[in-house]
Amino acid sequence: MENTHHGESPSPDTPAPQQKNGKTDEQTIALTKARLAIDEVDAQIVELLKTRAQWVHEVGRIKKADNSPIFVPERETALLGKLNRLNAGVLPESSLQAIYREIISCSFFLEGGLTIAYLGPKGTWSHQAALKQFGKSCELIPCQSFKDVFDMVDRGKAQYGVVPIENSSEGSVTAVMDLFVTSSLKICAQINLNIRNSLMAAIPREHIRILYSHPQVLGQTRDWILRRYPNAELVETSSTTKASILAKENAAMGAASLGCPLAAELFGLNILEEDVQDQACNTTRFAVIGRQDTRPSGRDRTSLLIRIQHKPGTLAEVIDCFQRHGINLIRIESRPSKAINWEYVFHIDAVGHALESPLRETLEELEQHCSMLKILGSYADTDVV
Ligand SMILES: O=C(O)C(=O)C[C@]1(C(=O)O)C=C[C@@H](O)C=C1
Repeated sequence: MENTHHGESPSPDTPAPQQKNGKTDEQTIALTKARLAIDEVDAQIVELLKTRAQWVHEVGRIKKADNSPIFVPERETALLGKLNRLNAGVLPESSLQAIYREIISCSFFLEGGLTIAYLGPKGTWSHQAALKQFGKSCELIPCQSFKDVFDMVDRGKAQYGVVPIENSSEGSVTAVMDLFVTSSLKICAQINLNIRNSLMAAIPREHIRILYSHPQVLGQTRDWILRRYPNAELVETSSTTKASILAKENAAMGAASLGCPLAAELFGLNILEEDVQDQACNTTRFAVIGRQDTRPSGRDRTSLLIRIQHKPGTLAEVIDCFQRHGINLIRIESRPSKAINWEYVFHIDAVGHALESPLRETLEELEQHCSMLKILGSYADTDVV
């Protein structure tokens, strides 16, 4: 150190001697000390992570013996809940969760690895949701359609798939809901993702004539489009990433895209405006689909698919069944059965786990009123940030 100042603080009227980097000797010493302490803590963290990895290996070995799944959502819900309580709000909850998501992602790798299918290409909101749930140590496979995501899991090419079910402003993703009618796959977990769409283009905003996006995002930004680009041609694409590819290719025609800002980086576009969605807390609920049943977490939701007879009062009997058992219905939607014209199936989400009272008894009773009752899955209804 060049400066000869030792120990005592300078009096208020004597300016503290400054070093070249703009810090006093005391500040430099304090900074060095703090960084040494951080180094020490980091060394301990790595040692603890190594010990954790040994235990994860052990868990993996036990699971392999009875062929039980690597991904155990209910255990993760319990673990993350416990960590939040230990943290007591000191670290931002979302930061702690993101750190642990990557630690758990590393566990998947240590236990043999996971393959996850999602609607691609890279850079879609489904890609973001898959990363949020499964982290960077899993193999993520982009698919061309929601049907392909279901097929990949069905054929065992991926252990899990990530598909959007509903958006807080646009409602259900009907193409996905309809796939559940014929599929035997289960909903094992849900992912809530805050959807913050951006306007992206390779041209200045005043040259924009065409807006590309997925129909869901065009719906989420409807009012914004009417205000800002009332005369633009709106073109629907199979994904938001495809929209950004087309915005780049057709820049000379005045093309821009709406969607996940990650696409701008991937395809050389500029982000012209952020947060263009009409609803500030625009959120999409994604489902993790797979073959396993998830055990109760204490805060569960159950998704059901029912078909009822065309008789007066049948739907009222179904609703009454939930009411008598004191079960809160979160969502009820009808969709064409696609088997017979004007016949419908109902998608119902209820609070509780199918294996636990009072939902267990409700479902037993409900069977008498339905010509078909399919439990799509019981899973933690946590709003993981
Ligand atoms: O407890 C398990 O079953 C594990 O495999 C460990 C672990 C973890 O890293 O904590 C990893 C994956 C599971 O989804 C849940 C927890």
